Amino acid sequence: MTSNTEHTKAVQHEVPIIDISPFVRGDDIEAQRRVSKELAKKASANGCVGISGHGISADLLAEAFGVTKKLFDLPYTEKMKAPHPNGPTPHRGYSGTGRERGAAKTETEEWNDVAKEASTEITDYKETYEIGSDENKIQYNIWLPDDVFPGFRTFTTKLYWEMHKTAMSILEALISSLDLTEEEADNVRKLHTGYDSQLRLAHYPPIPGDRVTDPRASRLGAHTDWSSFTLLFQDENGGLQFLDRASNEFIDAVPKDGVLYMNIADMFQRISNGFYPSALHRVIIKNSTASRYSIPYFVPPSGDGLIEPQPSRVEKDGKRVYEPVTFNEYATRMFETTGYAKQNDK
Ligand SMILES: O=C(O)CCC(=O)C(=O)O
Ligand SMILES: [Fe+2]
Repeated sequence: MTSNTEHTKAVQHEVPIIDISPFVRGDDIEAQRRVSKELAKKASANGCVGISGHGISADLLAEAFGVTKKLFDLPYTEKMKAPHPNGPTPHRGYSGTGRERGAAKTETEEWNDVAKEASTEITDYKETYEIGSDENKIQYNIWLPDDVFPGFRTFTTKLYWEMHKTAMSILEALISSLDLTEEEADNVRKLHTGYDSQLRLAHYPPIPGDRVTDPRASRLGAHTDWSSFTLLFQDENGGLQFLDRASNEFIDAVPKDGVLYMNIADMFQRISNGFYPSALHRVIIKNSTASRYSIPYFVPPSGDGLIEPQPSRVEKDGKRVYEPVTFNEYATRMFETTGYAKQNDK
């Protein structure tokens, strides 16, 4: 297998869907092998795949979207009782619309002119609430006082750890798909303990009339995620799109019952020596009068762990595509690029 930068890939017109249940159940080794082969084939094209059989129940998901809506329905002054700080750390708590510009990072990358054009001057329009594990003392949680939203902390903590379980099943499938040695597989597992992940509740409000006609208006500009990989649930409004690298066109991640979308992010691109590309994605406006909600779960490696192409992959590819880096170094660089504006809007 050659590195990602060298293979020619067939055009994908839609995001492929894979049933991951053999890894969630952890029983049938033959079925797991089949799934990991399918994953290698389908997700190596664009770094994205829809996943069914992920183990998150429909009831839990319905409650998660109910809680998300209730959170963002609170008055701004109440949400601001858990404000995200005016700096990158901890990346936790509530951020009002207009604070983050994911696409700012894309504009600095040279590799893809179409993506660059798609992201230039795009302004995001969303509000978010970030949640981590209470064990993480650097990225410590910023909770709303319990009387502002009784039960919010308990529920979102449960959701965080349920999504972690799914994330670990997906990590096993990714590890298996790369054919790593046992030692490499263990190293990659140890980088993902669960304490560093980030659950995001996101609300994309209806777009005000004067913005709808602005060609630069978007819900979220094109970007890649920084972590290892991301799981994402979205509501029925849709709008999430991934770049198909063969055609240079964005394809819809169509909302489907029982399907989450998984995308490879910058760290796993490096770990896999580019076999899995970090997926370029964005959220376009499908229905400007509707609120859109989504729930991404970012799975970064531990901040000081060494992120490097795994030696067996380098050997197969005949060259090492990426230099070693720690996630902390990388994230610092990224925050310098995207900036983090002060809270000043509603
Ligand atoms: O809301 C979505 O569908 C995408 C969110 C996303 O890409 C992000 O938060 O990084
Ligand atoms: Fe993203």
